[in-house]
Amino acid sequence: MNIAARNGADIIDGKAFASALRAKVAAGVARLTAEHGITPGLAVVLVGEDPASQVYVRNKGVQTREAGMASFEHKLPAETSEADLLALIERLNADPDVHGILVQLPLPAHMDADAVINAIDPAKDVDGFHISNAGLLATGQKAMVPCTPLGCLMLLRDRLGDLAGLNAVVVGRSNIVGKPMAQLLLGDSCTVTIAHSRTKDLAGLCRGADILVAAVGRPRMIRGDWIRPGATVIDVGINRIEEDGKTRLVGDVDFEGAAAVAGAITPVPGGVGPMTIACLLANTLTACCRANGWPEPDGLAA
Ligand SMILES: Nc1nc2c(c(=O)[nH]1)N[C@@H](CN(C=O)c1ccc(C(=O)N[C@@H](CCC(=O)O)C(=O)O)cc1)CN2
Ligand SMILES: [Mg+2]
Repeated sequence: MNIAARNGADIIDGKAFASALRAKVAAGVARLTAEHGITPGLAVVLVGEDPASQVYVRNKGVQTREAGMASFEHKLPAETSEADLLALIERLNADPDVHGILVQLPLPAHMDADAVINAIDPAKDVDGFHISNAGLLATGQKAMVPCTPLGCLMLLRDRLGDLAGLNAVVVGRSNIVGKPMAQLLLGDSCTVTIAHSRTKDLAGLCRGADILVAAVGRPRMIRGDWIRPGATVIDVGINRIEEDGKTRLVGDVDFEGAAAVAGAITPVPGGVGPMTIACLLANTLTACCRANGWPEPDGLAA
């Protein structure tokens, strides 16, 4: 890896990578349909009317259909009871046309998100959030892997090749990004540190990172002078801020400052974000292949 200081990082084009991944998924789906007469199906459940979630769910439906898969959308009112949601999940678990199930997060506050996620059949858990999949990933076994960290791993492997021995710092400890990201990097033989809001000398820790993954949900928290020259920076943050009278989307990394020091960096938007839905489609195809005992197309799973 190039660790010399340089002017201007390479920009990692997640949008283009995601588009190529979706094309690979579509080719795999076409082959399954031709060879076995099966169409993989993805059920997406949205509870309530969170505007961002509505956009993500709509995009999931569009991209699922574009890949040649069946999309089943279930939109429930915000006041739906947890019992009714669990009953829907039971039906989807039993439906042979549904190979993947996803409950869009966040859920309304009256619901126990862990109980809901753990009601999904782990083999259909294309978000990889079920405790069985978290445990399989943590023990190095074949799992359904959460989409955002899987997308980050794909971008890192594409950029850096073999990750073995690199120092990786993951800033953020959520169950859906930080923890699985750290497990995936460990699986690729990185030396991994998980940092968070209580970490002492966060800046100093980040300065030791060959790979820095920012997933804290705080706009531009990671400054340019926290970046090791030549490092690869993966920005998972999607923060809407008001600036100069406009709403802007910014990451957890100060892009301008970091791009002057890093070797490569993902932009926001157009970096990690598009990989999330592309990896969801990849996971749905993977789930369909595993459910039927068919070989999985290369390059879709971790
Ligand atoms: N059940 C789940 N809920 C949520 C997940 C998830 O993986 N599973 N992740 C996020 C939301 N999300 C998908 O659900 C998601 C977020 C962002 C993007 C994306 O393409 N972002 C674009 C910018 C889009 C914009 O303008 O807002 C980008 O970064 O370029 C896709 C999917 C939380 N919930
Ligand atoms: Mg809750």
